[in-house]
Amino acid sequence: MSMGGAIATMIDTVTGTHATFLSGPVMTANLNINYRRPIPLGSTVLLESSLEKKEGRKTFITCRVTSTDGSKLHTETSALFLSITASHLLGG
Ligand SMILES: CCCCC/C=C\C/C=C\C/C=C\C/C=C\CCCC(=O)SCCNC(=O)CCNC(=O)[C@H](O)C(C)(C)COP(=O)(O)OP(=O)(O)OC[C@H]1O[C@@H](n2cnc3c(N)ncnc32)[C@H](O)[C@@H]1OP(=O)(O)O
Repeated sequence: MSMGGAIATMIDTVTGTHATFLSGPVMTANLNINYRRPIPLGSTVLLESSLEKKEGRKTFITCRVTSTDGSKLHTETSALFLSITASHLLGG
């Protein structure tokens, strides 16, 4: 089985890239993952990231991890990204 943290990294990377594409520089403020079915080691999965809404500096993204044919739902996620200035990203 794949570790929950490894799955979270995959989701954070995909949704973070999506949010960056939509909103520019962002940081993950909240990542809420429901693990529904285990992911067998070595399997290939599909990550589908969707914009839920944008409100000011907030970008809300949802993400589903499924089997490649979409028949088995592994995880459901809602994530919040906050737009930041470049200096915040560098610790300023
Ligand atoms: C780290 C460098 C990464 C570089 C990556 C480079 C390449 C990687 C390649 C591919 C990946 C591509 C893209 C990846 C893109 C993004 C990934 C993100 C980087 C991270 O993964 S980084 C690690 C985890 N991340 C943190 O380490 C964040 C720690 N944190 C903070 O730095 C602050 O917390 C911050 C900036 C998040 C907000 O701080 P802030 O001062 O700017 O804003 P403030 O607190 O005033 O909140 C304003 C409004 O948001 C609401 N709000 C805030 N937080 C909320 C929460 N958690 N839940 C619900 N609402 C929340 C407030 O309630 C208020 O709402 P309202 O305005 O309505 O009152």
